[in-house]
Amino acid sequence: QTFFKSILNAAPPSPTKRHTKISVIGVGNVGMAIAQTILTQDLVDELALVDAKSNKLRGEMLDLQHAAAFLPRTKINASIDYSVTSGSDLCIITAGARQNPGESRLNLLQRNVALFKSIVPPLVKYSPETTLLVVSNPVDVLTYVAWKLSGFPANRVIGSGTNLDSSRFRFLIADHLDVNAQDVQAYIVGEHGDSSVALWSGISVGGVPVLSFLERQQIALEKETLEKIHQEVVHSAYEVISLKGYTSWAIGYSVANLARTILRDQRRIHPVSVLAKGFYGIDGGDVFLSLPAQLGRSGVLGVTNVHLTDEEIEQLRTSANTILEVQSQLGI
Ligand SMILES: NC(=O)c1ccc[n+]([C@@H]2O[C@H](COP(=O)([O-])OP(=O)(O)OC[C@H]3O[C@@H](n4cnc5c(N)ncnc54)[C@H](O)[C@@H]3O)[C@@H](O)[C@H]2O)c1
Ligand SMILES: O=C1N[C@](c2ccsc2)(c2cccc(Nc3ccc(F)cc3)n2)CC(O)=C1Sc1ccccc1Cl
Repeated sequence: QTFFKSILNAAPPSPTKRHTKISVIGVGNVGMAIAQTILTQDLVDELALVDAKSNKLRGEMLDLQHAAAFLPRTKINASIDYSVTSGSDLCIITAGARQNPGESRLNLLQRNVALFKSIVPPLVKYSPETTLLVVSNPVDVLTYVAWKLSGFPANRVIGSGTNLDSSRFRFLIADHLDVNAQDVQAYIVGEHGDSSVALWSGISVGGVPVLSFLERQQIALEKETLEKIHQEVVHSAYEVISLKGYTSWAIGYSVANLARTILRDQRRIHPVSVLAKGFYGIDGGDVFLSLPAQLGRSGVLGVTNVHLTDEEIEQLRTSANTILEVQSQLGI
């Protein structure tokens, strides 16, 4: 006798419900925070995990599976064999070597490029129609590396870029103004990390440009206050690292938010790392930088032509030239 009497002639599953699948490569602090958020938010039918450490991989898979009683039903697989990623709609790459004490960023980059040469080709082999979402650092250069190694059109290779920078920026502005961060629209663009560019003109609260909002609320928020908030975005990254040794929750939620927009074809605009050649006079070569981009099931649907001041454009071009110089030494 089966455990329960099956319903004879049960209707087949709805043909219109398309099976969705995400693969996460790298099950470290970042990869597992992303995986956990994807499960909690019921974003996919299937989640595949890949890492180089098989014991850690199996341990993380089992630990997630044991939460099944509290989560929407999602098939969770894990393997060091990339065939487990077959048919992925989205492949999120968080695999990366840790920066050794005193190691130069270029040396770290060269180690991560070597990793990508072993990661990207099998992902492409098993999911030729997937979109690649790169999180590993240095994220703008590694997104370029993933694009070159994949042979994909640029719309299907995205870097998380300044998505985390912008979410920290929104939190800090919201905290300063005592409003909900979901009602704060604010973009940081350009190079992820220390050299990012905050777009002051684009900051709005509930659709009201921040400057006029402040006049109505009689809150003084001069330019230097905004600059201090941008500096705090950078400082807070170092503070979190000094306090807990890594970052996970904010990057986990911000990348899962990108996955939701892509998988559900939301056509929302996010600050992410895209092929920026041709925008704002960036024409020295193929370089990925963050710009507000519309995302959907096919990846990047378009890049907004947001107004930038001459100073902001100059900062983008400087970042582009720095990145192009680093890329020229990679031999890719
Ligand atoms: N873009 C951003 O905003 C942002 C924010 C935070 C962290 N990061 C970056 O994300 C990356 C991961 O950070 P983390 O804290 O999770 O690091 P971590 O060391 O905890 O995890 C990295 C994982 O990658 C795995 N790995 C290494 N080589 C591999 C390979 N060849 N194939 C598959 N997996 C492999 C390791 O086994 C490890 O589990 C780092 O590069 C970090 O700088 C980026
Ligand atoms: O929140 C972080 N944590 C990291 C981190 C996570 C685990 S170990 C280090 C971080 C924190 C601080 C600095 C820093 N620098 C860095 C630059 C290039 C690399 F290739 C690797 C690391 N990285 C990785 C990272 O990119 C972030 S966001 C971040 C970093 C610096 C400035 C502004 C922001 Cl919004």
